[in-house]
Amino acid sequence: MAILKNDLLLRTLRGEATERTPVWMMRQAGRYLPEYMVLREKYGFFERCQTPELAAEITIQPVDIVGVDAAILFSDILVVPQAMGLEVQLIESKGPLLPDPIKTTADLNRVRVPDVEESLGYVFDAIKLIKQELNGRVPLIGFAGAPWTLLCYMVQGKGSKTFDEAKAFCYMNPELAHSLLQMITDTTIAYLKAQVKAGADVVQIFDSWGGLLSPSDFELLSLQYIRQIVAALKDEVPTIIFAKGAWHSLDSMTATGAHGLGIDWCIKPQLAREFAGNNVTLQGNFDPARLLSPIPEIKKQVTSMLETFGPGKHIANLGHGILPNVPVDHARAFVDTVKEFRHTAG
Ligand SMILES: Cc1c2[nH]c(c1CCC(=O)O)Cc1[nH]c(c(CCC(=O)O)c1C)Cc1[nH]c(c(CCC(=O)O)c1C)Cc1[nH]c(c(C)c1CCC(=O)O)C2
Repeated sequence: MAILKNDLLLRTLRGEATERTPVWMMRQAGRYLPEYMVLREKYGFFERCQTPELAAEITIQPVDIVGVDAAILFSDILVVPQAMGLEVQLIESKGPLLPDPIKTTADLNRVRVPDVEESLGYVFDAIKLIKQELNGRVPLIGFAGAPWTLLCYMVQGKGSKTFDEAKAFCYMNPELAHSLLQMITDTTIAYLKAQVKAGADVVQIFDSWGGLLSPSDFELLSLQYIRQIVAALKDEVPTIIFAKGAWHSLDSMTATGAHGLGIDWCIKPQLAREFAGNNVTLQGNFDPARLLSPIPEIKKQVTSMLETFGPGKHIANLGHGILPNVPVDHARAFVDTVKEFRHTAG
């Protein structure tokens, strides 16, 4: 496999000093890119995920077009519930729909811990192809959803602001909930290990709905499972936990041994650093909607963000996924501002 020419992300995750801050954007492969929209017209969402040539092309688009320091695999967190036996649809402009969500013991009996090589082999084929085509330009980030966030969709059956049905399920049927969370965890460990074997250089765990839980429920329903995943992976590749809104548990997230922690824009970087301690890299935390500002304002705010984080142990990113209505030159301004910035010595 080609030697990495740009390993800023990996060195920053290992806590090493680098010449500048690395930058990528969550959901960087997607709808704000006209080149993505061309492929979206022609192929269905899961067809794009399941065809290695298409997944590879979409993964590499933001590297070519906006110049990010890392590629992230084009796929979705919901391919795991699919592989576990649930039907998952993506409805245009509405989001995910799981027509037969899990509500009862009988429903739980429909899901299984699959052989990932068999059911998700297309992901590993895509990773191998991406690594070939990247040819060492930048590292490749693999990913999976956190068990709690996947449970939210598997039980609620669709997107929600509160995921109250998923919560009710957990609070009314804790045994069922924990069996499901453990099955998702076991699948995810095998899935991420196979991503690494295929060539992923880093893995990120997306807990988009971790912040809906109280600190004690976050430990109970989310972090204890994330901890198992990090423990299984961290000696193979650097791991990043992004638990949106769960700033109250940054200390416990550091204690998992993860190399990086994602933070959103609702916490000051200094406070996140105090909570997380000095032995972990922080990733974030630009408000995605701020990319809708005029370019000079974006440059000013990105510079201020970089100054606030200070040198080292920081990966510049958004605090959540890029919005579909962001102009490409605004995304590029974000990336370029990070690449041009240098911390003043001392
Ligand atoms: C919650 C979640 C999902 N998927 C994901 C999360 C966690 C991150 C987050 O909170 O944003 C993760 C994800 N989804 C996608 C990626 C690809 C890699 C990347 O560019 O980051 C990643 C890392 C592609 C996608 N996944 C989806 C699209 C849009 C599909 C399209 O319209 O073409 C893409 C590019 C569809 C999807 N998939 C999901 C939703 C809610 C939706 C619809 C709404 C939306 O688009 O944001 C579930």
